[in-house]
Amino acid sequence: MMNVAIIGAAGRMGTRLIHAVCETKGLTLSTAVERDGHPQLGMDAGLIAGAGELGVPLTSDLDAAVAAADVLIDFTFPEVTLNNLAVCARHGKMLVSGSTGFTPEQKHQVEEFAKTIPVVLAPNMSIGVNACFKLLKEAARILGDDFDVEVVELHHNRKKDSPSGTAVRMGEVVAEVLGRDYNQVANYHREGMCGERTHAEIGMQTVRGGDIVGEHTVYFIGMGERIEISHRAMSRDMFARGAARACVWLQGQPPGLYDMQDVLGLS
Ligand SMILES: NC(=O)C1=CN([C@@H]2O[C@H](COP(=O)(O)OP(=O)(O)OC[C@H]3O[C@@H](n4cnc5c(N)ncnc54)[C@H](OP(=O)(O)O)[C@@H]3O)[C@@H](O)[C@H]2O)C=CC1
Ligand SMILES: O=C(O)C1=N[C@H](C(=O)O)C[C@H](O)C1
Repeated sequence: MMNVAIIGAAGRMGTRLIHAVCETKGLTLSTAVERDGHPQLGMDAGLIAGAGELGVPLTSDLDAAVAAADVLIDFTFPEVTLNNLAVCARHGKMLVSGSTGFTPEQKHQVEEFAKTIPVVLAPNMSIGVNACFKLLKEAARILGDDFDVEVVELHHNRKKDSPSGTAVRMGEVVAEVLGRDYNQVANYHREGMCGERTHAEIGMQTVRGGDIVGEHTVYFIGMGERIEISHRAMSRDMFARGAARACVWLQGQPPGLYDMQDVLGLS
């Protein structure tokens, strides 16, 4: 049995992760962590998540949580994830993170930690989105440079990063196949007399509102026709199940930085 600590356990993903860990054979919830001063500290994590009483009180003692766990699941924010990685590295524990919004420098720091412990970091843990990454590669390969590429993502009004980590990865996947540097060709902003679209650019558009879980569409737009590859998340449960699956997969893996493509055998 693997002991799992969930960080950000009272959050939108944290509560769904509690259900997923409890439902996954081979995993047991050892600790549920929130930040210092969180109003629900001390309350039972199972009751917070609507999963029934689990006898696991919400705590802010990260060090004790890591010491008691085999693996951490972290769906928080880059700064919090980097701190969690530092504590995991000190204790020699594994980490699964779905956090998004990392800067290039922060990604580099993640890579450094992953030289000493096994880490899964993926902007999207659903099987559907990971299948879409493969479909996008194939579409870009077939369509080549003749089609303009635009990525549009929609999320709830509480999301802090933009564009979503998934949208960025979709842009990166297509850019790589087309032999372009995503950081050079991503266009996040069109306003006023901004000029005609360049041939190489990949437009990155963001919509925020209400309770949209997460929707992504990549448009390949040609002369007289267009292809749209879309994914719509209808709940957060498949992200959470993906993270639980990643924990099981990590068992016995050597230190390294892994992705959901590795977990699902798609890499
Ligand atoms: N990879 C994937 O498949 C998916 C990734 N995500 C990503 O997961 C992340 C979280 O999203 P979401 O659940 O919607 O966000 P939430 O804000 O609902 O959850 C984050 C939780 O982390 C808590 N937190 C903040 N600081 C700390 C800390 N220092 N220690 C412990 N807990 C802390 C927050 O508490 P408080 O609110 O009090 O600050 C909150 O409860 C985002 O980066 C999002 O993009 C989301 C869905 C799927
Ligand atoms: O913040 C969210 O909610 C989500 N974030 C992830 C991302 O940024 O790609 C994945 C999912 O779409 C939900």
